[in-house]
This record gives sequence, C-alpha cells and structure tokens, in this order.
Amino acid sequence: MPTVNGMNPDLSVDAVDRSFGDRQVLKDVSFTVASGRLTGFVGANGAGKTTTMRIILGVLAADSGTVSWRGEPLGREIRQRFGYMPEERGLYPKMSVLDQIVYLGRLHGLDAATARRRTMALLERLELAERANDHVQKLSLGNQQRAQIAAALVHDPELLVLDEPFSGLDPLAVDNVVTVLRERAAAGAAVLFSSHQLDVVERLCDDLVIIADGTIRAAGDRSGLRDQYALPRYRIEVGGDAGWLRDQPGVTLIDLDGRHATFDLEPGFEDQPILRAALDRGPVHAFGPVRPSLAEIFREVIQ
Ligand SMILES: Nc1ncnc2c1ncn2[C@@H]1O[C@H](COP(=O)(O)OP(=O)(O)OP(=O)(O)O)[C@@H](O)[C@H]1O
Repeated sequence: MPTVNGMNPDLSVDAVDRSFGDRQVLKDVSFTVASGRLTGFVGANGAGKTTTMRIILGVLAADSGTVSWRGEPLGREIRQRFGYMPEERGLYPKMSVLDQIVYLGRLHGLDAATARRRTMALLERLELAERANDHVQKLSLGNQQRAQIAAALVHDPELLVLDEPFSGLDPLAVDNVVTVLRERAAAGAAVLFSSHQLDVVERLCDDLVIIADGTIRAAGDRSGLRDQYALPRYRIEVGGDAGWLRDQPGVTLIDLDGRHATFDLEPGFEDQPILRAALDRGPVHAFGPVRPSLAEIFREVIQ
C-alpha cells in the first residue's frame, strides 16, 4: 500500500474496488491520510473522488477492499467522529443556519449549550455570524458553502472529508476557509479534501493523492512529489542576452526572452558548466532548477 508519508497513517484505504453495473469506477484504490495534515485529493471529472469519499464515510459500500481508522475497520461509532461535506450538500433550505448547525452538532453527540457555542464560534470564524438567523435558502451560494463547512466542523471531527469545499467561493473566502482548515489540521485533525482548483491544492495541501480513471496514479507529500517529477529543467537570468545558450552542448532552449531563459539539459550533462559559461560572459542574477507545478505533475501522471 502506498503510504502518503512516513507518518501515522490514520485513515487507510486498502485495495478498494467499486463498480456501478458493469462499469468499474474504482480499481484497487489504496492510500492513507495522516492526522495533522491536509491531504488534497485530485482528479479529473468522473475520476472517482466522490465515490471514494462516499465509501470512506460509509454512504456507499465497497465491492471489495477495506477502509480503516487507526487500524480498526470503520463502523458507525468511529464514523460519528468524522465530519463530511458531501458533494450534493445537505442543509435544509428552510431552516436557519444556526438552528441547523446546532442540530447537526447534537446529532453528533454534543449537548445543546456546547453545540450552540461551537456553532457561533465557527460562524464567526467563517465570517458568517451575521447571517446566523437567516434561512439557508436566503444565503448566496458562497455563504451556503461556508455554512456547509461549519456543519462538517461543528463536532470537532478527527477526520474531515470535504468534497470540493472551495467551489463557488471567491478568493478571499477561499483564504478564509484555508485558514480554518489549517487550524483544524494543526489541532490534530486529518483533513482530506477534493478540488479541481490545482492552484488552491498546491497552496494548501501537505500531501496529495492523484486519481485518474478509478486508479491512484501518485500519492505522497507535495514536495517529495515535486522532486520525483522534477524535469531536468533550469531557469537563468543573466546581465546580457542569453542567446548563447543555444550553442551550449546538452542544452535545449524551451524559452528565451532577452536576459531570461528556460532550458532542459540532456541526460549526462551537468548544470555547473552552464553556470560557469554564463559567468564568463557577465553577471548571473538567477540560476536554478525549475520545480514542476502541481498542474504539470497532474498532467504527467494522468496521461
Ligand atoms: N450512483 C451511480 N451510478 C452509476 N454511476 C455512477 C454513480 N456514481 C458515480 N458514478 C460514476 O462513477 C464514476 C466516478 O464518479 P465520481 O463522482 O466518483 O467522480 P469524481 O472524481 O468525484 O468526479 P467529479 O469531479 O466530476 O465530481 C463516474 O463515471 C460516474 O458517472
């Protein structure tokens, strides 16, 4: 089983298969999610993210394979300690935000006073306190989204599973939710969230799981994955024109814009002779390897 990192794999998804009719949509899906970390779950439309999350939450059964939490198979009692923001969302349109989140907190075992206190604190944190007494249907989509996030968090879950928590949020709201999720992780929760917004995932997640066509294609900590998929690509900024790079052995120019250039090095060629050649010609303001963005890794692994 690929462990996402060397740390305690609190949630383990092991060899999960699932079909709808004769179509297999999850194939031998295995990955782990660690407490104290934010794990981004990334894949194209229809890759299998929601189906996997539903299986983790017990909304849907796996055909085979297991999901366990700290070594124990998942049952109702353990899942009570999880928080879930489903793709289809689930708040009642005609009930106030406050009443509804308090109610959900009570369903998860909180007493009335604690549920109310936690709800108000969360609504404050998510900048939604002023709308606490409004019916959900009166809120903008972005605010409904924040209310959904509060609903998933109210009982202080050990594992938080969020299906596309950032869709429909403006950039400031994304930052606000990111901060709240970071705080939860820092307090010890394991957080698994799916997103199409690779820039947000890149900024937010500690670990990544990439799924395509129902198969896990890559999993690991973000910086390890960036190293693993690093290209032999470099960026340089010199004082004069960088066009001389064209004639350097082993160099393939990817982009040349006056003093700036990006180039690939063929196997067997070192970067330091290029740096020396640049210094022989004048000042060098920047020189170093280019690490791939998450979007580039994503494109590479889902092919
Ligand atoms: N109840 C169902 N009945 C039949 N097919 C289903 C059902 N639920 C999901 N599927 C199919 O399973 C595949 C995986 O769907 P899933 O919703 O898990 O993908 P996803 O990665 O969450 O996609 P998206 O990013 O679009 O939400 C899709 O082809 C989908 O059509």
